[in-house]
Amino acid sequence: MDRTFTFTKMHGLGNCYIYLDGISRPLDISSPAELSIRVSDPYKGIGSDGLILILPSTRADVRMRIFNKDGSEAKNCGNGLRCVAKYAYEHGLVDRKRFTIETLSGNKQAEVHLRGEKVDQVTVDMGEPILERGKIPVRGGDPGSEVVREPLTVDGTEYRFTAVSMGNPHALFFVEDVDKAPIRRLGALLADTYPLFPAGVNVGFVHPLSDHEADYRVWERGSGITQACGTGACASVVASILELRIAKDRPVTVHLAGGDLTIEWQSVSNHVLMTGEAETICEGTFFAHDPNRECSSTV
Ligand SMILES: N[C@H](CCC[C@H](N)C(=O)O)C(=O)O
Repeated sequence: MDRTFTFTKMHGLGNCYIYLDGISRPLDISSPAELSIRVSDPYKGIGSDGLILILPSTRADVRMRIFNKDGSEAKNCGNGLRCVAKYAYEHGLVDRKRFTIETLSGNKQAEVHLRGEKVDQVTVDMGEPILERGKIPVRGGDPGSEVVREPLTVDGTEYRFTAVSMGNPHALFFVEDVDKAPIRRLGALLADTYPLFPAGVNVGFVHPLSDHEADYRVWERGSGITQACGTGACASVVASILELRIAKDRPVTVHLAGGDLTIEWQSVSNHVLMTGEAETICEGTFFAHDPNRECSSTV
């Protein structure tokens, strides 16, 4: 039987997802992973970096579940959080500008900033970065140690990376020019099945431009190269501070392919704040044809 889903396509700096509202109406989805693969397909689906479900929560005001293009579920998504916050406020799912969003990596505090009646920018408290090797996770070594400028040799070339989790794992490589970084080579190799990263890893390339500005590009676990990655932008600032390239407690402008985010790692709370845009692209109805349906044939 064909199913239909009312969807909203949104993006944060070009990192776009298909959003299904499971608060305004119940969702009957047997496999969100399978649906993410289908809606993400640019030819047979809608085209996106994945699927995000907006759901009721008993722990926060709303709940976000995020699935990558390959159907894998992630524990956090910065661009997704900003868009969920925009959707929730504009659709009356919440009745105030500051509220909480439940994720698999805990509750995140969001604050929407309006332009007229619409949400223009959103600030999300992304919580504390996770720096312990065993929790990121990165295999080998002392599980309680940090992973800062660790050597990694690939096909005879030595690289160095710093690893940070924002609820999801990131490996950050510092380069002199993000447009010349080996994003396809290292991204394809490391992101999903490389033994060093037992849960996979989002592969980021950072070029610090000053003590308050950096370029960043990313190959995402489960989705490949995207226009932007909010958790990755947070991780890039944390890694820059761990590598003593910039200081804490000051807003850093991170330039991603799709636009800019403002990130700040605050000493007092040890939390990372992220501020940036969230945009609605379109709304529509997705016809999820049953892949097992009998093809009708007339003779
Ligand atoms: N691919 C990521 C999830 C999406 C994160 C990204 N789109 C963001 O905005 O943070 C992972 O598997 O951890």
